[in-house]
Amino acid sequence: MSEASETQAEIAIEQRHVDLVYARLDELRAEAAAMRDKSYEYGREATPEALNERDVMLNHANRTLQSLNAESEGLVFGRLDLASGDTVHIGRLGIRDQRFDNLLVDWRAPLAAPFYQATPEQPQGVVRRRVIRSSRERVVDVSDDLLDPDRAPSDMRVIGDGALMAALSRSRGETMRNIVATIQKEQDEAIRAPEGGVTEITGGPGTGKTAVALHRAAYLLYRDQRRLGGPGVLVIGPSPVFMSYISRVLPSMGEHNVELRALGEVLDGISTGAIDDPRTAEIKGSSRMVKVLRRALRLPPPEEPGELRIFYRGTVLKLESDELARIRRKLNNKGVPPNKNRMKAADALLEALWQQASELAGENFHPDREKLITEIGERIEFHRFLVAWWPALYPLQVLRWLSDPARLAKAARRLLSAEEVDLLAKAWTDPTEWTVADIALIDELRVLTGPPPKRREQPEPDPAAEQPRRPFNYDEYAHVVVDEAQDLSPMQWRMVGRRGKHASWTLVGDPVQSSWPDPAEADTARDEALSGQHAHRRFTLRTNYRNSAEIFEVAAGAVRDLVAAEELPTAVRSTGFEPVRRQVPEPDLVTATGEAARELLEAAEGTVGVITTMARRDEVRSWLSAIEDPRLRVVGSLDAKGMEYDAVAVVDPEGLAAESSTGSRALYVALSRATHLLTVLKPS
Ligand SMILES: Nc1ncnc2c1ncn2[C@@H]1O[C@H](COP(=O)(O)OP(=O)(O)OP(=O)(O)O)[C@@H](O)[C@H]1O
Repeated sequence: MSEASETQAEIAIEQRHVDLVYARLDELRAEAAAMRDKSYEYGREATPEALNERDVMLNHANRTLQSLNAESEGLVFGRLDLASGDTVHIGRLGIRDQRFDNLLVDWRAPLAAPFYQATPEQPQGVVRRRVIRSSRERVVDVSDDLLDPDRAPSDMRVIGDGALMAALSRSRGETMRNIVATIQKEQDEAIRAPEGGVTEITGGPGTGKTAVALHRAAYLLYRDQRRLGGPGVLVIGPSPVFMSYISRVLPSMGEHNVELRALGEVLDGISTGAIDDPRTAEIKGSSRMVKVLRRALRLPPPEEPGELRIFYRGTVLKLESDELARIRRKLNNKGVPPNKNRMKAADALLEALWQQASELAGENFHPDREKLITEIGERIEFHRFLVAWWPALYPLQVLRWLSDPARLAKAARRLLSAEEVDLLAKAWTDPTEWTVADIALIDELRVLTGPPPKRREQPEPDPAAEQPRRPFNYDEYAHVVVDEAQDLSPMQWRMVGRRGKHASWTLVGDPVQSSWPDPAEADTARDEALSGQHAHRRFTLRTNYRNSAEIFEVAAGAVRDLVAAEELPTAVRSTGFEPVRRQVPEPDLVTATGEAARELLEAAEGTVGVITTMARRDEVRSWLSAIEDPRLRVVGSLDAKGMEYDAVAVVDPEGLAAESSTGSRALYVALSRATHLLTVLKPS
């Protein structure tokens, strides 16, 4: 038999099994839909027990339908032929036939572990491992590894030469795909690590950290749906563009109970992708800001009334600014969040008025403490004063007040330099534009101010409207995954730490790609955020699956002087396409960028990224506005974090490094985004 017809014969064998799986899937869908319909009938009997039973049934039916309806592409993707003579098919779900025998084993089940763990040195009872590639419900290819030739039956056919290389050579689409069919052993160990405590996964660009983190989330949910499913899993990533890029991976595996949020979207009710210039971001992210904000809350409000005058039973009672300042200091010293201290503020003012009244008592004036406090405390003028003197504080407004350099300088005394104060005050003058770095400060203020009183004009929730899945600013997640963890500022660690006070954690990152200038400061903040965690396990991924060896050689050149060789991964795939480097006179950069983008769009099947400095991003976008190809993306260096494109043009590499506070590390990130083709345009 020729090689081609051997492959066809094996494809036909797999197709028969895949057909069985899909037929059974249809039956299971029909059963789940019938269960859902039946649960509605239960609900009609409106007794509490019936309603409870209905909810349980409905929930179960909906969950089953949701997982059965996950994208059907690649439902069956693997097969193990065991030394015992048994075969096991592996897929994105577990499916049993009517006799309860396994038709398909979920990739996360212990029975599937050898699919990822077995090697020729330790075959774990596996003779042949097969990856099955399908297009919709049709098997199009199989690819085998023979792990234990000595125990293979003489008629066993071994097809193809490696599913991983085939998967890596394929062009990339708009969004990241799941990698269940080709997870590698070192990745699988991190995915299946125990849940508790902190699991830290490090590795260079393209080593699959993001893919591993997402597959780990799916694995943990599968293993402990009850513990993790309710409070949920939170995945934090660098930018909205990145979150959208990874958004399909978990749903494609049938997992919907995971919340993806970029760092600018962690807080409910406010979301931003805007980024500060590096210097400002550095100040906003520094842990010095905790003290600055604490002090800012102790300052009187900008429109503070200078004195309190009350006419009481023919006598004028007056608290002057010194006395008011003393009362404020005393209240502040209690360390209670100001919004929780409003009653105490009223009491302290009334007490001071009483003190004065008692000193003024004489023949015609006999004040009584209880009466004075009740009477004045009920007066509208007293309330007006209180609202102006000790107003309810809202984080956005507190931050906006700090756009006054004099006010900010007071809060920042001996903490920030005059230049830093100027930069921050300027950054906060625009009343509409909040940045990603501000979100962590707003969250800090949310905690420091305490909850403001509910505004009366707040509309009642509409009972007919779909209720949000979680309460406002929910922070009781059971597991938190932080991607690109090396980039979190100390203030961001504090914000993220609040989201997982009782959670277990998966942190993925690469210190070499860090864009935070003071890693020691960020590490301290991280350790504090995770201080309740005991177990700490580390995994290092060493193989770069994204870049061709030719591209990674150029990328690694950017940081070779800065880091030890063992901190850089090994790229396994060679394509023969050398990166192109062009020196371009600055005036010709517009034309050269257009040319490079067109060439790459022509040569690459998938996406093309043009990566430049944050400062030039809009300018370069305008240069390329005439190109209408939807595969083209123009991004600044920070937006490129975590992203991947088939082909990349890096425009102005030196400018890109110079702009970032971490210099050539930022360039290393940009140069390591391409899978197939790279062009570098250097203005001269
Ligand atoms: N085992 C695998 N099989 C197939 N593709 C893989 C595998 N591991 C990683 N990849 C692919 O390699 C690319 C890089 O993976 P990923 O983005 O997760 O890397 P990363 O370590 O997070 O990179 P970076 O640090 O640069 O953001 C992705 O396209 C991913 O699908």
